[in-house]
Amino acid sequence: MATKCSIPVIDLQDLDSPNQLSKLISACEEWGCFRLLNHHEVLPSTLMSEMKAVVRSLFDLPVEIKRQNTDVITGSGYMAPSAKNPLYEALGLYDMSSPQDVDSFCSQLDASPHQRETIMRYAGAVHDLFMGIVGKLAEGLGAKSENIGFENWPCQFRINKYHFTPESVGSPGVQIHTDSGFLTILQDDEGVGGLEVMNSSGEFIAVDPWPGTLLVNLGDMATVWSNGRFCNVKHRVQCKEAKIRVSIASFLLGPREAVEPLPELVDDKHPRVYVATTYEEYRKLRFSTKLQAGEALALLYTSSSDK
Ligand SMILES: O=C(O)CCC(=O)C(=O)O
Ligand SMILES: [Fe+2]
Repeated sequence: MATKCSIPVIDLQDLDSPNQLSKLISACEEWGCFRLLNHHEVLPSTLMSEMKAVVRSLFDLPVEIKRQNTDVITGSGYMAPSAKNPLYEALGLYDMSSPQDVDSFCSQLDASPHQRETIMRYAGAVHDLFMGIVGKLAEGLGAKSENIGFENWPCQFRINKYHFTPESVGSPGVQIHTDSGFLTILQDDEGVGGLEVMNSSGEFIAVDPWPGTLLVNLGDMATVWSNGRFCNVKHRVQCKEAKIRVSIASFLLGPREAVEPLPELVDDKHPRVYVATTYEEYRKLRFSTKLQAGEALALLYTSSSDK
């Protein structure tokens, strides 16, 4: 049973104030997630609703069409409901910051001009939002963001549909995991809950729907980059009610080259915790070890790290 208590709330428009910026950093350290409000200058709520309507219509396509959405990297394309995960279905693409990738995703699904245009606009807006948030994370940690090159990091995109039924109430829609990348922007369902995040005491906290806002999660790469300061939030989706649930997840994965702890965060008091890795190597490590809830990070400890 998830405990009732709220996750931190961050106001994007107020992030120029030192108070809100330190609230952002605390949210990342203590929770590894937060609700984001007032992002409408970058990602308006009209675009969010239009995109949700497009996403619902993509899931209504015949299965032969959905199967054309093939993987670019493992798990990036269509995932039909399976024996292991009978309630869950997903479509996606590897890099929404690449217009060619977005274009081929749309072509695979025979998208109409309206669908294509909405997906393109959404991809652009989410990318801009990522850049705004990571810039603030770097600033809040005292890092020089201009040297980091976030704008070239690939952004995976996945839309999720949960076929919840009366029989499935109480069973998992998605098992406990952390996101392997750096940052996730989740447009959750407007009315159907089920997402739960783990707090620092190891309790699951229900993330109730809050239409017109977004949920931001930090993943394993953010923990490496922050030298262990940022929490990679563990989360899962549980079936709470017999209704279809639809969410849109965008993942800023990490640099194409090596990711390693920010030099600004390593000193005598804070020895370096992780060796350098690339996101691709780390993703393979998670797959091969089947460690999906952040445990694979322990395989990146430096020899001197006793964490
Ligand atoms: O559907 C959700 O609310 C969460 C999905 C999720 O955790 C993921 O796609 O990694
Ligand atoms: Fe996730």
